[in-house]
Amino acid sequence: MIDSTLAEIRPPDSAAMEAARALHTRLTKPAGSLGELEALSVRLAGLAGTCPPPQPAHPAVAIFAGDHGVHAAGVTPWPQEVTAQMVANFVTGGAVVNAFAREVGASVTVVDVGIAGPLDPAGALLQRKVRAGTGDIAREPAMSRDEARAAVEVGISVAHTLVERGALVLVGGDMGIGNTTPAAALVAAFTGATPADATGRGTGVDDETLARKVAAVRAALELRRPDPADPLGVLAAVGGLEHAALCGFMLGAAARRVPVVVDGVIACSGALAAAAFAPDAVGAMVAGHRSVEPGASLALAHLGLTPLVDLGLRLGEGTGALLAVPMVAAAARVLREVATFDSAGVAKK
Ligand SMILES: O=C(O)c1ccc[n+]([C@@H]2O[C@H](COP(=O)([O-])O)[C@@H](O)[C@H]2O)c1
Ligand SMILES: Cc1cc2nc[nH]c2cc1C
Repeated sequence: MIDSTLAEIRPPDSAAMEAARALHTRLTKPAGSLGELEALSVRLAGLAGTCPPPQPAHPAVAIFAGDHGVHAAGVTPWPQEVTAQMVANFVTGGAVVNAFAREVGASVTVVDVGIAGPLDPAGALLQRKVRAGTGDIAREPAMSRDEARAAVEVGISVAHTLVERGALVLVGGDMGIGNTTPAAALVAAFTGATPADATGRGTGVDDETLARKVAAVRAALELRRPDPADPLGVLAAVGGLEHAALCGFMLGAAARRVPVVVDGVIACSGALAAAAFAPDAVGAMVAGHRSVEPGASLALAHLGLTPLVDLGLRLGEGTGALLAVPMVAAAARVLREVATFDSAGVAKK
């Protein structure tokens, strides 16, 4: 299923992008006055292959949850059970992601792709567990290639399901205590950044914990020496189940030519893997925000994406990306609704 998805991913439509650029010069505003939103609207037209592009309505956030063997290396102060407990919170609507989703009118889908413990949440949870947490990347591979493939395919199929249900813009979120450590390892593997540069404070860890994180990332990379040209191998060696699922989610969105808003460092690390599978998948990605986590900025620079929101967020769950959804919709709406100088009778300079 990965191969058939990759085969569907195409470059942006240059004629639609040219039409969007030309339309921008005729709309009743000084040329360039909408800054990054103009570039975004052109990208949306290129992705859809039409100008104006479809209005990115019915946003849908999918939160992929998993646990991490590297938790045993002391990389986070939070107990591993918080992953399952927060998933229960997502399902009952009590987390920040639920509040933000209600604010922007997004549906919320929670996916267990790799939680370690048992789960007993009330309500809607997609049970897609590939394995009960990863191996400790500081000592062993995170997972097998087959498991990495299965997790990527979970993400692809969730993206396709949400699009079939009518979503015209997707948001990928994550939950996983310890998951900023494999995210840093993925960023280092794909961008060539050093472990020290790619690793940050996650939930807000102290200096000793940060030093253990950097050591774990360094050990993982030295042990496995992942090849960035083999994204499945990188995900299996030093990644995480939710990172792999987010990679698939972005590939699935790109295959359906639907924009996917990228959240913080975990989503960004999945985006790097998706781009390694299919460089044209970047055409479907919109950088929702700039997470505080340094790996996020390294990843966005590597992908050539400019984040829409920069509020010092470092929560994950898809929260920063959800805040950007109205901006994505606004960018598309400009091409659809704004009058031209001719039609509105506004004089040109
Ligand atoms: O999205 C981000 O950039 C981000 C930055 C820091 C922390 N997080 C979230 O915090 C958790 C991982 O933090 P940690 O310190 O346990 O590695 C995980 O559930 C993430 O969703 C997320
Ligand atoms: C409480 C809590 C909520 C989160 N949401 C995403 N990551 C998280 C990590 C913690 C610790």
